[in-house]
Amino acid sequence: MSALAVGRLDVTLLGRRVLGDVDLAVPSGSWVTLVGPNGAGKSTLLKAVAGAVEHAGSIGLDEVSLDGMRSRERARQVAFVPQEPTRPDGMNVVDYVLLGRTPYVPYFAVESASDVAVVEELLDTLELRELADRPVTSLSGGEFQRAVLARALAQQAPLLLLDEPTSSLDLGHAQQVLELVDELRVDRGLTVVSALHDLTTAGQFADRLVLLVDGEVVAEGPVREVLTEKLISAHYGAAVRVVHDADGGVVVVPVRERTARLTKRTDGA
Ligand SMILES: Nc1ncnc2c1ncn2[C@@H]1O[C@H](COP(=O)(O)OP(=O)(O)OP(=O)(O)O)[C@@H](O)[C@H]1O
Repeated sequence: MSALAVGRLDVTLLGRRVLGDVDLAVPSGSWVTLVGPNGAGKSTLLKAVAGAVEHAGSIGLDEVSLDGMRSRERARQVAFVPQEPTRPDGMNVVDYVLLGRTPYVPYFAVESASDVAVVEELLDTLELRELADRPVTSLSGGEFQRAVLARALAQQAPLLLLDEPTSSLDLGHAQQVLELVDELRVDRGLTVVSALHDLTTAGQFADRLVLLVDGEVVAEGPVREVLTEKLISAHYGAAVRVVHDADGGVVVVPVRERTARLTKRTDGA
């Protein structure tokens, strides 16, 4: 199990500060989800932890700086599912998932039988078996998203970063994928940091939520403390009702301001 500690993270892109002084503590084996409106900095934060964007501040895993690591070592520690992964031309699904084993393959060697076994298992788990020989460029959005997750899980890193991992998945596959991640978290002690737009889903799977707005953390804590009508309407400009169900879950329901709409229509008639 590995704990993530981000301290005073600052990112400036094209001369604009998009993350300012962000602190984030993710206990070992827990799941923290970043929420916030478009452009808040969720992806940038995940990319910084993955080592994909220049930043100031510290990023440590079990008190070891990730920034001090070589990329191969970092890839054994951190697996990242980006929001918009590229699809390599001419590569089939099995080879794409095998890329996740690259940090374990010695230089000038090929994948071992155990690397192949890890990939084979993931092809089954993520229902990719029948697509194994298909070029990744030919997959539907949801099929490719499952392949991207398989590639990340093949890395067997203790920290998993997921940027909108279910955006292209239907409801069933979305639940299945998030349940799988949660199972791995419980069984193997994975630490998970994700960014999700669907606030109800975010609340179902995370231990804690972090609300980012304009590159700063404006609220952080257990789901019930962050998913409030007040915070959501203030920072998303959205009209919602927050319902607490009997199991302790939080459901965020968008509502239309019906009275105003009806009045307008009547006026116009
Ligand atoms: N490569 C880049 N160059 C310049 N600005 C960028 C770059 N990448 C992101 N930004 C800007 O940084 C800010 C944060 O973007 P980011 O993608 O992290 O937000 P987000 O919270 O993930 O948004 P979304 O919910 O829309 O995916 C945005 O204003 C965005 O325009």
